[in-house]
Amino acid sequence: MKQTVLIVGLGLIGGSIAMNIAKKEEVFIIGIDGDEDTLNMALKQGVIDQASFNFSESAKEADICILATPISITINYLQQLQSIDLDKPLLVTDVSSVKNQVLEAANRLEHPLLSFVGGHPMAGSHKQGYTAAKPHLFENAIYVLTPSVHANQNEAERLKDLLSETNARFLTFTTEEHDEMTAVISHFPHLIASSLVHQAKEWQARHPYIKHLAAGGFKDITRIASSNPKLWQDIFFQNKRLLISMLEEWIGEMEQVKEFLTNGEKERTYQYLSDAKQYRDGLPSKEKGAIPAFYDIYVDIHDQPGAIHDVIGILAEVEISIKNIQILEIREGITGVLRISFASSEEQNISKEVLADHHYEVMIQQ
Ligand SMILES: NC(=O)c1ccc[n+]([C@@H]2O[C@H](COP(=O)([O-])OP(=O)(O)OC[C@H]3O[C@@H](n4cnc5c(N)ncnc54)[C@H](O)[C@@H]3O)[C@@H](O)[C@H]2O)c1
Ligand SMILES: O=C(O)C(=O)C[C@]1(C(=O)O)C=C[C@@H](O)C=C1
Repeated sequence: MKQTVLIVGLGLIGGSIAMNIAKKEEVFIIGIDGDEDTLNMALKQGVIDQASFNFSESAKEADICILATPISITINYLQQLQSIDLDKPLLVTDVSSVKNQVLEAANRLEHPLLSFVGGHPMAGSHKQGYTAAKPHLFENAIYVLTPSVHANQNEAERLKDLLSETNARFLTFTTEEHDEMTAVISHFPHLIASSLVHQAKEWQARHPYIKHLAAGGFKDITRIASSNPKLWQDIFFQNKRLLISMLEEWIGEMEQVKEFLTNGEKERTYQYLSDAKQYRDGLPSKEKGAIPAFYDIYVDIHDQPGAIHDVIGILAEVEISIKNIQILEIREGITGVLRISFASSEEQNISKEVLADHHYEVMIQQ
């Protein structure tokens, strides 16, 4: 039976989800977005079947509703649902990065026809909007579900089925578990990334060349500081309590590191770095959203004209599509490294083989 799915917010996440749901034949997608250009693009590309400007009316038509707006706006839509005069069951989900206030709002819903299962795909980007959306965004990523009091296993299964084309892997957690874990591996790191950028900016006045020296390390660790500040302001305040307590913990830890250096404690400094390396090296690398975000290969190249062109040409010959390419380090006369990202492990493996056949040294980092 054909299901009607309402997607509110067709930006990076909502747009990417819509592109996957649109692959299913038995689904009719209604899209709502505050930005008219976004709606027009999604409609023109056939990602949605109908554009709507009326949430209440569309919610009444829908069987499933996905709220993919900034968190405070998602809460607002949830509150509106209470007063809609539904005449058939509506399963609602969201994609918010922080769950506590969303679930509080969802648990307060008392409409007998409404059920809510929270959702959070653990993959994304520093980019925003529909133009950044892509269907493979969630491939192999963890997709967290946080059921409300108004949901049963059956509803979670319906949601997984609807999102099956994303190729994400679903895990269920309580709101508290979710918010604590994401504070540690997403929200707090974001805060630190922004602080590192501020520090570089402060030093810029003294060293005008600092910008040009920023190489792989600084760029890797601060990429997320380029994200949409409005979205992250929302995330920080939604998870404020945990962020404050983590900041206190971190300041304490930095005080300790400062003492190691002040007191010349080389062994403890080594141990600190070595423990971090061991844990970091043990992170699962095949999960997207974890690290790396794509399927990467590292190719040694020499600083000679046409080197990058040659590598790209070899991959083009076997019709491999490159998702991202980055020069990690290349200095005059010295070997540099090209990081090339693919959307699937199959493309990653083929690329490694085909470049090795052309005598390139290729590595897949575990
Ligand atoms: N960016 C990430 O990496 C990421 C990852 C996972 C989850 N999330 C969550 O996804 C949600 C959306 O984030 P995003 O990155 O897709 O942002 P985005 O800015 O790319 O998209 C948000 C969309 O919502 C639309 N919108 C804003 N206000 C609206 C309103 N009142 N009514 C209808 N549409 C409205 C915008 O026009 C935009 O198209 C957030 O709750 C965020 O926490 C983000
Ligand atoms: O890859 C990125 O740019 C992201 O910031 C994605 C990221 C994260 O890993 O922290 C950001 C927010 C989300 O809620 C989930 C994923």
